[in-house]
Amino acid sequence: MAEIRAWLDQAAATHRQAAAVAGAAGAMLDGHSPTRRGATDERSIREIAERLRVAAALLTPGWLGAALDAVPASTPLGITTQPELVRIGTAYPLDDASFPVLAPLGHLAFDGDARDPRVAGTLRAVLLRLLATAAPGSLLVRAVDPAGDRFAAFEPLHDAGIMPPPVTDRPGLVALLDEAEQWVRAARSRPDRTLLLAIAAWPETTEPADQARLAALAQAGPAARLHLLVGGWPPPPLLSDTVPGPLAQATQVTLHNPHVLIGHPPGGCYASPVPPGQPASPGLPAPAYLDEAPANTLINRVCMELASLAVNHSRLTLGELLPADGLWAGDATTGLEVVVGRAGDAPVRLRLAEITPHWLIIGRPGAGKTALLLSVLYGLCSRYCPEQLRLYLLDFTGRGSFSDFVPRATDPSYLPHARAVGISPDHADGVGVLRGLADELTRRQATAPAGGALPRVVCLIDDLAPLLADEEFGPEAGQLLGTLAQQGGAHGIHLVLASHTLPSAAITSQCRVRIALPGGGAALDPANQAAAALAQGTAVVNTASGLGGPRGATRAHEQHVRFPDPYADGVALAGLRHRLWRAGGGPVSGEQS
Ligand SMILES: Nc1ncnc2c1ncn2[C@@H]1O[C@H](COP(=O)(O)OP(=O)(O)OP(=O)(O)O)[C@@H](O)[C@H]1O
Repeated sequence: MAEIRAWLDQAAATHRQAAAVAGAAGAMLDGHSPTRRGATDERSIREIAERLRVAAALLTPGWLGAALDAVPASTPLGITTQPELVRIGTAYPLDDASFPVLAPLGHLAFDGDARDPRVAGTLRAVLLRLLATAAPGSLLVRAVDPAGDRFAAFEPLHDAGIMPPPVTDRPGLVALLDEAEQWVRAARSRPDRTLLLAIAAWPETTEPADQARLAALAQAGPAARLHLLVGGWPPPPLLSDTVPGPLAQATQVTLHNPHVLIGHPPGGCYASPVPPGQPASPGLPAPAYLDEAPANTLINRVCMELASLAVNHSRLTLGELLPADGLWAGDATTGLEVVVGRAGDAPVRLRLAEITPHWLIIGRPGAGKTALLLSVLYGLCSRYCPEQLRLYLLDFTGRGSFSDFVPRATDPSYLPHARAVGISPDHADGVGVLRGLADELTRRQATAPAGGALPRVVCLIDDLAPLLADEEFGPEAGQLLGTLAQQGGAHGIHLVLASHTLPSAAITSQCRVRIALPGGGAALDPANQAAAALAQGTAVVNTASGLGGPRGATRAHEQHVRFPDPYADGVALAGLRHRLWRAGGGPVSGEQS
């Protein structure tokens, strides 16, 4: 009994260290009557197990410790940014006495991998607990799963920027180790976010060097808010010549049949000191059973809610990107500049100027190309007056992307900067506008010095692919756009091209600014995977023609940005349009907008 008393004291001490709320548990255990100390009867064990249950409920509230087969639907999501403990199973000091087993974060290592359903189940349970507890935007998950389907129920998180699809092979594992090392190096720059790396099993060709990197990450991890859940640690001898030691700062779970042994938690010990020469206790002196996998329907429901919370949390409004110094305060002499979104909280500005004369935006249908074009368009028109900026808006989507910019019976406003607004996807008209721009280029080349004080011309095209695919007009459009791309920048003529496929090199080679939306990885160099698994409303903005960079290096030319959905606030958008219209001379006097 003295041993059980000792490990209870140790458990309480570990909890006290690990959790800010441990005072409650400590007080309860301290309140255990001294006259009962040393009691060996089962009643006392039951009583202590009951006290541990109460302590666990305090230390792991809500999703962190609830029985997952019976969590009330009202249990709130996203309550904290940094949980210290998570429930992993249940210990049975007696057949009919039990208490929850909590593991500190830390890391968690299982000596078997996720081929053992108990490991797969607990990994899913712990992932769900931590995801459901984390405040929106505070937890990112990366997973390795050679089988490919063990985290399938978490799929709603893929597009929400929380958890991309798990990697299944060694190159994927290596990329995640790179990312985790980068995370540790940059830890100080984001003290409020945590990265969780879950390894269900080692991919087949994993090398000992990869495992050595993981061991180093385990050492550095918790201080940098990196936590590891590792199935298959220590790795099987076949994978490694020298068997790696225990994973630093991890609670080690050893699989027996049918129970498991919970190793001593990092920095703590469940047993009283043993006299020299006697074997040290291997861990919690009670058989434990790991938590079973939560139902897929539960995981799915929670993940869908988390995805929508994340999208709402990171939602930007167009107003947040517009210039604060009033309408038309910009000077376009050396180029145009516009805020396209935010990276973290920092505004991301892009230029249409000599070094970055044209932009290319690629994204799958529905990725947000029109939304991004509209916020660029409103940004430009708010910053520069019509004397400095002329716009040509061409729309081949068939959905009237720019139809708000021409006067209608219900709304007579128009955009004072616009020289042409294509409202039907007429390819002949589109080519006509491009011919006009090519003529303008020729005139500028003949009469104006490069860069001069002529108004900047910006041609926005949404979506370029149908025009280029047109048998009759595509070739000429391609040739005109190629000329404008090659020569226009030096004469103040700029292209902002959105497409769902990559246009020809003649057009794209001059587009140094590449913006990849979801499904738009083609905007980047084939070796640059930065755009994999982008969430709606986010983009990778690259100002070096899509090139990546050395692995792990900070890429100053590439940023992950959030951009607004202008459709989300039609009233504000109409207000801004009318402001621009009024500033540009309309409505005619006496008319109200
Ligand atoms: N920043 C954003 N955040 C959240 N939702 C967005 C964002 N931008 C666009 N959306 C939504 O995504 C949907 C598609 O947007 P949009 O029409 O701009 O895509 P698209 O790429 O132009 O599509 P298509 O190729 O079909 O023309 C819209 O319902 C829009 O409201």
